[in-house]
Amino acid sequence: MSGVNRSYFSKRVQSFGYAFSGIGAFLKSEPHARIHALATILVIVAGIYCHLPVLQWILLTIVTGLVWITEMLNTVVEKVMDHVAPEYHERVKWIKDVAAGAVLVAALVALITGGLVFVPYFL
Ligand SMILES: Nc1ncnc2c1ncn2[C@@H]1O[C@H](COP(=O)(O)OP(=O)(O)OP(=O)(O)O)[C@@H](O)[C@H]1O
Repeated sequence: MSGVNRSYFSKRVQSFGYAFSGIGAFLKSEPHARIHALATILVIVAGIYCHLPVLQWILLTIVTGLVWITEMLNTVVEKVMDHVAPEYHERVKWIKDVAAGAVLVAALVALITGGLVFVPYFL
């Protein structure tokens, strides 16, 4: 393997390291993240208990991922805005409210999907 390729792969590995440490930082600093982690564990336990078919696991994986991604990006938006514009501003309010709205949409989608998947098993 050439030196160029080696440095390319070592940079990719390093980027994965930064990404994993970002997930760790999110879990460590944000109480919301720990609630999501708990909810995710509960969904996995319930899925195993109900012997869900693969398609339902896929649906739950997608909606759970959607909630994690929107929550992480919403947190990033909040941190960026607090850093660049810590004072009260109507435009900051709009940005933060819309970012929070994205999390709400994802949470509702997850709730509806989770209900449609699990309710028949528990009826
Ligand atoms: N600088 C600001 N200017 C205008 N409105 C703000 C500002 N900071 C916060 N807000 C308002 O307060 C709401 C909550 O913002 P905040 O950054 O505290 O998020 P949060 O959801 O409480 O986050 P966390 O609980 O993670 O701290 C925003 O959605 C927005 O309506």
